[in-house]
Amino acid sequence: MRKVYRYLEQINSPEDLKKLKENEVRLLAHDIRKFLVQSVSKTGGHLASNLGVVELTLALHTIYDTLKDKIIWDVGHQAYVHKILTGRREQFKTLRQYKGLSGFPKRHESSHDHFDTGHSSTSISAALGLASARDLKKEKHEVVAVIGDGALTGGMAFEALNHGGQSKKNITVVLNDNEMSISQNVGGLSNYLSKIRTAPIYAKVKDDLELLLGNIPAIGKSVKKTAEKAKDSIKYFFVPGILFEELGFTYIGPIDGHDYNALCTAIKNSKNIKGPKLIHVITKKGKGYKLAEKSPAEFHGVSPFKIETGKPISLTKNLSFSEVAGNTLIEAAKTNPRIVTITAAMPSGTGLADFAEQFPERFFDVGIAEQHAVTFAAGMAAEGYKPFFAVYSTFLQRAFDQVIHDVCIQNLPVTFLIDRAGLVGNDGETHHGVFDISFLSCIPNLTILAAKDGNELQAMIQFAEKHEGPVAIRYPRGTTALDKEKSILPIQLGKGEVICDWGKDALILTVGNMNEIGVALCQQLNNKGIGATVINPRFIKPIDQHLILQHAKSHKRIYVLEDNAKIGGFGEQIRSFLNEYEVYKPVKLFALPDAFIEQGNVALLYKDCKLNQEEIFTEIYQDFTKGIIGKLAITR
Ligand SMILES: Cc1ncc(C[n+]2csc(CCOP(=O)(O)OP(=O)(O)O)c2C)c(N)n1
Ligand SMILES: CC(=O)[C@@H](O)[C@H](O)COP(=O)(O)O
Ligand SMILES: [Mg+2]
Repeated sequence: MRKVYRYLEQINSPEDLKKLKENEVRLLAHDIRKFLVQSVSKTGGHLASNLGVVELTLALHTIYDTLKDKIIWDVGHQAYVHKILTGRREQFKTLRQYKGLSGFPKRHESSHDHFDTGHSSTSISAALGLASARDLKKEKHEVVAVIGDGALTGGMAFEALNHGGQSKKNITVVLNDNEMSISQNVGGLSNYLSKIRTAPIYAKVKDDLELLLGNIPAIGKSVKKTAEKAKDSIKYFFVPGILFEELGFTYIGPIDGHDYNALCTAIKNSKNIKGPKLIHVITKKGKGYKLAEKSPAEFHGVSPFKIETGKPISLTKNLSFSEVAGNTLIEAAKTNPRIVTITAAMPSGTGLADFAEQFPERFFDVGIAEQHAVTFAAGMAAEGYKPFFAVYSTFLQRAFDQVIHDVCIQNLPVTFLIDRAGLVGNDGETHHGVFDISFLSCIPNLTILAAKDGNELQAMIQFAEKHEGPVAIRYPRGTTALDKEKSILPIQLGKGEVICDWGKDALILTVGNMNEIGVALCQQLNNKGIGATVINPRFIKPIDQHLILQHAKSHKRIYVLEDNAKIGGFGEQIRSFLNEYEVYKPVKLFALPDAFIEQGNVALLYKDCKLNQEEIFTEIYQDFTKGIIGKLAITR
């Protein structure tokens, strides 16, 4: 049988790579790209970033022994090639699926993975930690952080560079510069890198200078000092990477990231340099797949697609919650000049891309810098603006202190549009948005809402526009019905709504999009003779005390459904609230367990967590029938 991937099929471990000749490595790179496109087109995943790092990963694996040497992949979305080379190619059929191969490095998955990632800008800090431990243990191995130009815009990366340069630890930072974050990269550092890229001649000037100084043989001490000084001043004008040099890193580059030989040479040479060094590598995101090269942002993270057209296999007509948020803000901004929007490097994901086009001066992409984004928003709010910071729930975790210290203590009218709340699916434990209710509910002054659908999200954004203090609105990943004909009454502070009122047995409180399950349960229970009322509380904080108290008193049992961790979630707040008011009714919480939830299809994950309609129905039904069944058993 003809081999589909002639060279790739010879690679079962990085050792096999080392046996290949130079031209065979080039053919292997071609095979890998073909495999990536074929495989990710079926499973979905992060495509463009991986296509860009094929030669770089091959070179890293040629020079380092990753069972011993430790490579940390920043974000980790670009580690597919590393996984392919380290014996995981066969598992790509299961990429990002339930119980399948993770889309990020995982220590439990392979001894070639040395640090778990998923959130951006952690790699240099982790590398420094690993290197410091190595030195204390007197071990000998290399520690390497591979970080993208986007990830380098994150505060943690700067903090680590600051520490790393001074620590003089032997670490290598490989800066993979493709001029892209998910979208076009932004910021001063990005401009600086672009200057280096466009002036490669500088590299030669630096080499020549050093050669010249090295070659002056019997140079007197003072002459040498003066020459060194001159070199230093000239360096400011000519030497690329002076910023990194001044921070204490030896700068190597820029290197063509698709030239395997040049990469191997640079990495090999860097091993002979003591202390922290940074290898600046220039790559093309999406390399080798024309459509991805042309639109790298579209192919950053993809669902299954047709290779010929690049179009997703399943198309939906519905808008995503993110799009509803973005469109609502566009409408609001037309009449309210105080509205500004902010993203931390996620203009498309958060639905702000169109806003950015229509109001470029009132849109701010601050880079992967969630902490900065929050305080930046606070600054604008202090000057009378109405900032909306759209951010994934999981990434807002980064900015907990800024939400408290810079926004809420000053009661500033910043709105957090918390996208991707609840389980997100294939990205797994690093990306599920299941802690926001817990970590935000304890913050004074913050009003928190959860939207059940697109119409409600619209109304909530309109509420936030008028509200005087800080607001957080959470909504899930995915699409939503948006009924243009339906207009809901303006949302009132702290007021929930009764969705269906079919009896006084079960009171079901549903957070956000759990409402859909609540309504279905109401019907299902009714069919079995159990009368239920469903309340959409709308506000996680302040809770609608009157509505909830009144219904809790009149119902036999209370149930809370939420796609947040049980600990610190809405259900626990309801329990303690009812307790305070001496309503001693059974309150059962259907929420996420005290565990990190793995990756997989969202429906499957909710089922696993017993947070799907079937499981919840069975439990509620049993609550109401176990007494009866018990009695029947006794009578018999
Ligand atoms: C804290 C945090 N914010 C946002 C993201 C979402 N995110 C994932 S990859 C990425 C862009 C990374 O760009 P870069 O590091 O240059 O890698 P490239 O994809 O270009 O290879 C972003 C914004 C994240 N993973 N972590
Ligand atoms: C790696 C990363 O953090 C992002 O690329 C993330 O996977 C995007 O998720 P969405 O697909 O939900 O936008
Ligand atoms: Mg990049």
